[in-house]
Amino acid sequence: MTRTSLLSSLLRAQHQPFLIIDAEARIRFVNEAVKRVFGLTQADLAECPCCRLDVVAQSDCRHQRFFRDLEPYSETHALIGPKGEPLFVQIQGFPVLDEDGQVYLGESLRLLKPDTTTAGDATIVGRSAVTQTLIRALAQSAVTDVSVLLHGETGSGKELAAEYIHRHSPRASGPFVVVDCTVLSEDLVESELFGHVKGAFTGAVGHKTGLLELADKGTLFLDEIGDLPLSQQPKLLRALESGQFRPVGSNQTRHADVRVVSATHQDLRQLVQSGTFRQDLFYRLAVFPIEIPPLRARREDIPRIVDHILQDISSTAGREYRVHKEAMRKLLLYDYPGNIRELRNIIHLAAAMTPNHEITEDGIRLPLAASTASATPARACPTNFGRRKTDYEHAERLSPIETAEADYILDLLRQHHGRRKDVAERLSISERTLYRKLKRYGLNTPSATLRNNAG
Ligand SMILES: Nc1ncnc2c1ncn2[C@@H]1O[C@H](COP(=O)(O)OP(=O)(O)OP(=O)(O)O)[C@@H](O)[C@H]1O
Repeated sequence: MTRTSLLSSLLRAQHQPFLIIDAEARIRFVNEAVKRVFGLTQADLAECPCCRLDVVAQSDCRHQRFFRDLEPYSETHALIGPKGEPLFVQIQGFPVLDEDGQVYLGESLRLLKPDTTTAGDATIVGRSAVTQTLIRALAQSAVTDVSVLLHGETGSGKELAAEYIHRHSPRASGPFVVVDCTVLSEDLVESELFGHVKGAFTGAVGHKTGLLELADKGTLFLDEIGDLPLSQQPKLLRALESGQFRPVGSNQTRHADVRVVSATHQDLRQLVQSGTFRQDLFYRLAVFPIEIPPLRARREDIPRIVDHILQDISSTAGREYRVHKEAMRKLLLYDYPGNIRELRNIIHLAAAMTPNHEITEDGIRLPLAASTASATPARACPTNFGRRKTDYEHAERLSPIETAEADYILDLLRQHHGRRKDVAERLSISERTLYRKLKRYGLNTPSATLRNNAG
């Protein structure tokens, strides 16, 4: 029997995911179960550095340690699942010999709990590279217990991301408590966060447990943290630093063990500079900052998200909806200042209006101002159409869809630092076609791109 066939038969005998790693700490062979659980094949992993699957890079690599002392081990680790989510696994490592007596490391991986990617409502739809990077960052943050600060435009999925972190964290069985800081006036902050005792102030007719205490052993999600009144920020900071607080009107100190995830659409650093947000609180909250990209930066995800939304609608309505090709094209070209929430609203409206089961181009109603300049989108108005970036050459001759396409191309040019080949690839068109479009939209000179960038 050759060395490969001996190791292969060992792999085949394993029902759990099983890897064979060589003394250079590179993955040499994997069995079928690795594909089932991690979505990766032998070809994906061949010669990969051993810790490729680990969520958090190990400072002391268990594989290298094994080849130093050849001691079998049994450890729990978080590895990255097929959608970038963390999977908690029990790993057993032990020596495996081939025909020539060469030592390899055999690793058997046992899942500790089922794949929870879609646990609760925290399903992040999308497979674009941008979304994969986002999911990976969320998964990495989930397995640590540090404070996460999510930054992104309105409707881009900050709350969903916070819930995703919670559901994939070791605190998943604890509560996920959402605090909307936009509705916390100065008077309310303390009693909402820390609670109050009966008679603490006029109207305090009974005892009230604060949100911090309700989130004990779970996650406290502070939404729109930039809106927390400055005067109340030191109190929150103190409570987060010490885990201790006092309900209003009480002289008893209480304790809560919470993990904090906060979110904002504002630039908190700028708020710190302008003196409306405390620097110490900022550093306490932003240990693990994560940017949630706007939908227009991950347009490839739109068809899948539309599908997901339609599945929801179809199961409630009890009838199947379809989106016509031209309608999808229209959806792909729009800019979505209100992001995924806005896309959701557009699809819901289209489904409600369609006389049959097919959503047509006409059924996709975009805001009237879709091709004109307006203000930056406001949080409270997710369906308003935001600022157009561009005043294209011959703009008066362009239809709204062409303007949207020009916007999209301009975005891609920015993302790819002006590399037309890459942009053409992203659009699945030839460079020649791209060149024609650039010419038509007046984007074919560096100065035009610069002018539009400034817009
Ligand atoms: N990747 C995604 N896949 C599927 N649905 C999504 C995705 N991202 C967001 N959504 C949905 O879009 C809607 C808006 O998301 P969410 O409330 O998380 O945004 P937000 O950034 O917290 O908004 P706001 O800034 O207004 O608080 C929700 O219905 C959410 O479930």
